Parts: sequence; C-alpha cells; structure tokens
Amino acid sequence: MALDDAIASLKRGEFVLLYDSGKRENEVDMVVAAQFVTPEHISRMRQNAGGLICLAIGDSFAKSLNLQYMHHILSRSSDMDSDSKQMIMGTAPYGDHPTFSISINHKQTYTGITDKDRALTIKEMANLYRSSNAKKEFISSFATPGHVPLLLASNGLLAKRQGHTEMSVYLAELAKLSPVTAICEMMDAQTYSALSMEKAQKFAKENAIPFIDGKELLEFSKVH
Ligand SMILES: O=C(CO)[C@H](O)[C@H](O)COP(=O)(O)O
Ligand SMILES: [Mg+2]
Ligand SMILES: [Mg+2]
Repeated sequence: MALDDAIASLKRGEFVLLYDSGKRENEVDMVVAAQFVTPEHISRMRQNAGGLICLAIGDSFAKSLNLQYMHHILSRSSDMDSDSKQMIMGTAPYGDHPTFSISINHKQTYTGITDKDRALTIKEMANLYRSSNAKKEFISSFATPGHVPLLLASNGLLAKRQGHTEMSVYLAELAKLSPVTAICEMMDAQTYSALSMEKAQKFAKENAIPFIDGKELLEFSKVH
C-alpha cells in the first residue's frame, strides 16, 4: 500500500510526494521529515520541486512556542493602518486560511538561504521538538524574520483542514517521527505552473518515491 511505503520512506529520511486535491491547490509537495534534513534534501527540493521550502509543525509544538498565524499577527498589529489591513489574506481562493506563521533562521546561519543554512534551521527546529526547554531554546537559537517560513498545522489535523501542512504532519505522526516536516511545492519548468499530478506521479515512479493522494490519506484518517 502506498501509505506503508510512504511511512517507511519518511522513517528512512527519504522523500514522499503528497498531492492535495483538485478542489484545493491541485499541487504536489515534496515532503521529508525535518529531523533527517541535510543540505542535499534542500538542494533536491530546490531543483526537483522549486516552490517555497517551508517547515510544517504540529499544533501542540507550535503552541509550546506561542507561534501565531501571520494573518492574525498582522490583523492585530498597530503598525499596519486599517487600509493596509485590507491586504491581509485570511482566506485563500480555494477557501482555506493560510498556515503561514513567522519565518526563521537559526542564529548559526549566515545569510540563511543556502542549502546548508536552511538545512541547519530546519534540522535544529526538529531537534527542538525533543527539548525540555523548547521555548527558551527557540528564543535563544533562532531569529525572525528568516528564510524558512513556519506553517502551523491545525489542531485535529485532517479533520480540520486538508492542506499539505496538516497532511505532512499527519504522515510524520503515522511514522512515529517528530511532527515537523519540510515541504515544498513542485513546479513545472515547461508550463510555468504547478506540476500536474500526472507528471508528479511519473517523477515519483522514475525516482522510486512514494506518491500519496490526499483523498486516500483523508479516507484513511477517518477510520484510524
Ligand atoms: O502555500 C504553501 C506554502 O508554500 C504550500 O501550499 C504548502 O503546501 C502549505 O500550504 P497548505 O497547507 O495550504 O497546502
Ligand atoms: Mg499553498
Ligand atoms: Mg500546499
């Protein structure tokens, strides 16, 4: 079953391709468990996916760090005038709220954007999950703004929201890994749009990467 292969791949620190649905973004993300991330993973997401490399984190971890959604931070900001607040996107065209929070760099990075820097930021965030003093270490070891956007998974995961944020964290939990995943949308260099599900499935087959359809994952989550 594709899900067993996906869980095994995540446990080995390898990628999974994750499709949401035609009714949503109609995008396929490359997904890897953050605790295994190396500069090579970032390089492969950059070259084989090409979207925005983000870090999705589970709800209780996000709450332990007091992380908020960016659209809430901006709405509450006194630095944004009321006219400008009309720009704040609370709902995406496909109906979901964005899961963006702040963006970060680990303080030992230099510019924050190189494969080495982003791998350090991502890996150290995953390590933080196991820390007994996560909030204190988060504040002392990371800076914002940075080059790794944090995405906050909804409490209740797929029961609440069926985005790549929640689906990737759910997969990590099924794999009994830290609920922290690095994800990146796959882009199509020929069409300048998102890579189609069909082309992504072909890439998955050619590269022996498990491909997960969000529809199946949602059905699985309803009965497990
Ligand atoms: O917009 C995004 C961040 O680059 C991507 O779509 C990512 O997949 C997370 O968002 P979502 O949970 O809405 O799919
Ligand atoms: Mg998106
Ligand atoms: Mg997405």
